[in-house]
Amino acid sequence: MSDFSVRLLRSDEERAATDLFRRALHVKEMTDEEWSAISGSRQPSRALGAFDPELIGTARSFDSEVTLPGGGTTPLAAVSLVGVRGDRTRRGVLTGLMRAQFEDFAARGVPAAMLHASEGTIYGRFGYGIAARAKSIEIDRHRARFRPEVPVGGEISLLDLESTIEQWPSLFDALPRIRPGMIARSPYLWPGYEREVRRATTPVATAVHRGPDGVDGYVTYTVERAKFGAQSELKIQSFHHAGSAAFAGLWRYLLSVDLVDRVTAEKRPLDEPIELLFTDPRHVTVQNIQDEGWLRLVDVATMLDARTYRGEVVVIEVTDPFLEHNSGRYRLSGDGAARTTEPADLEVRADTLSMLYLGGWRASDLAAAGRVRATGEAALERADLLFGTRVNPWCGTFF
Ligand SMILES: CC(=O)SCCNC(=O)CCNC(=O)[C@H](O)C(C)(C)COP(=O)(O)OP(=O)(O)OC[C@H]1O[C@@H](n2cnc3c(N)ncnc32)[C@H](O)[C@@H]1OP(=O)(O)O
Repeated sequence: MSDFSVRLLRSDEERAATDLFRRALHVKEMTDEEWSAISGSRQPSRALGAFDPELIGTARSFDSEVTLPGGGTTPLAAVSLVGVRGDRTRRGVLTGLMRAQFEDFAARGVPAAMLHASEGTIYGRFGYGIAARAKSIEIDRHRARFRPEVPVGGEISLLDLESTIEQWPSLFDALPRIRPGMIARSPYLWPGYEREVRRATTPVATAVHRGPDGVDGYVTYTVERAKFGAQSELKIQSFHHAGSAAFAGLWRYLLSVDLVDRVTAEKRPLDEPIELLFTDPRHVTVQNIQDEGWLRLVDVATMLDARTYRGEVVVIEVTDPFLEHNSGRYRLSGDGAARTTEPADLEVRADTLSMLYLGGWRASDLAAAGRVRATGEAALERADLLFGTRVNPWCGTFF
């Protein structure tokens, strides 16, 4: 490990840190205008810098909260803008930043952290695991026909770009976060989203769905066509809803938009039944499945006790090389979770526990891949039921 120290950045150092992050991702530095456009996007006292004595690395977070299996919520640190200067990589700088971040989260009583990873090999060693995955889909709009039993949905009204920007926070906040892994949107996130939609080269529209009790869903999209006569694509930017009427009503609207050949959506929940809306499910193709939310249980005991479980008792032995105090045995049941000395049914590392935690993977599948060790099939069957959730986890917010 090279000689460097990690500390909180002063506000006058944050632009240099943002530029460092952007260069690390091969993105141009911000102009003065771009920097001032996102001045509201930085939560004070959440950006770390590594110095040797020059600034050589950075990592940031936002305060949020996450929905857990069972419907409860817990504070969460949403980690982003992680980067190390190109001439200082592979010397332990990220490791130092991760350690300092976890110490800060623990000191503030934040038991979990989440991030979206630029590469799949970086964060497992720090105890992050793929807790939520997502699919990107494409619909052949000319051939897709709704099945007759699909709900007709409620009323749709359209917002233009300015109204979208103005109403986005209240639209999102008013909807229930219906899946484990969904997070509250910090006010610091909206300026970045605004910047993104303002850069769109075609009109941005939001369709708002109203059911009997008021607004219960919205979808923001653009329609892009390379040139006159070329295929045009309706691209969904964000789609949130509170239930099946809004889900079906918004899809009905999207498929009714004129001058569109295909409809695409990225990072949708894995089990969202879009293809089941249509007479021929093959008119919806899954383009890819990707990791979405990477979760870290910073305080394993607190997090294990915060979610609900189904079925019989399972004792797990957790090994957490990066945050040693989490290592140990935990007894999980419908009554909650507590440390125990009973013999373990399963052995997992901290990153694999993160994968199990929101119900995104079955223990038996993780065991097949060698990531879970179990005393036998019966223990795995109990663990599958215990961690299982009614719907798949999904973060649904990019940060
Ligand atoms: C949430 C987000 O913001 S995601 C964005 C992350 N940032 C980027 O992708 C920008 C480009 N990359 C970078 O800035 C850096 O390479 C980082 C931040 C990914 C890694 O920083 P480093 O300081 O090099 O990491 P560090 O030296 O602490 O590495 C620790 C270990 O992880 C390994 N590692 C780190 N990054 C990678 C990687 N991208 N691929 C494979 N292994 C990696 C190292 O080899 C090292 O392994 P070891 O302990 O066995 O020796």
